[in-house]
Amino acid sequence: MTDLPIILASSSPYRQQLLQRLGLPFSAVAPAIDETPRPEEAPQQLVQRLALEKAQALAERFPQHLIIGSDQVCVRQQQILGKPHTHQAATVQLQAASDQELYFYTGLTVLNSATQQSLSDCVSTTVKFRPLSAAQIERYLQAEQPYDCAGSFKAEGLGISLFRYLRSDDPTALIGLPLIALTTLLQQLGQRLP
Ligand SMILES: C[n+]1cn([C@@H]2O[C@H](COP(=O)(O)OP(=O)(O)OP(=O)(O)O)[C@@H](O)[C@H]2O)c2nc(N)[nH]c(=O)c21
Repeated sequence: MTDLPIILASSSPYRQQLLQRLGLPFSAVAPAIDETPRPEEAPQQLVQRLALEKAQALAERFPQHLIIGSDQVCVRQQQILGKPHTHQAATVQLQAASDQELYFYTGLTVLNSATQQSLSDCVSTTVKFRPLSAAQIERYLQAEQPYDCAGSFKAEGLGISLFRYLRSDDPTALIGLPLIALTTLLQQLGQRLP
């Protein structure tokens, strides 16, 4: 058993809310890394690399900790989409998603900064969107303002009304932090859960 203090290497309020569900004390610290994809990098590789880099970015500052990093991208027709940031970009993302299947990849790393041992995983989620009219997209964005969410929706909120179906091994992966995979990695690294 390690029982090292836990750091969530993330600025995402949604990842913080999800991690709270495991009932483990932790501190959230924003990592500063370059998130630019490499040429020819597959989305599954990209999100696992960035999850590891987010954790490694804090390893020197927190040398005796378990550090959790995560990253998510959305893929539509082989194109990687990130967070929209603006109303206009979110409108474009949802217009492009209308009546389409999109794939979300959520990478996860847990790094023991005392031993440098790290474990990673990637959880995929398929979302099929309903046909969305311009008026429906506008009403949805005004209501939920998901501008800091990859894909431009909040699946745990009104965003679910945009979907025809959702397929995943873990519903928390789409929201930003795959808690089933995280529980497995923490246990493999000897972390006791409540
Ligand atoms: C599909 N979706 C994506 N996100 C958020 O979209 C962001 C993906 O972007 P990111 O993986 O680059 O992380 P971010 O830069 O926000 O934080 P970091 O950990 O400091 O790097 C994450 O914050 C996810 O939580 C979502 N957040 C919510 N609440 N609900 C959703 O359905 C949802």
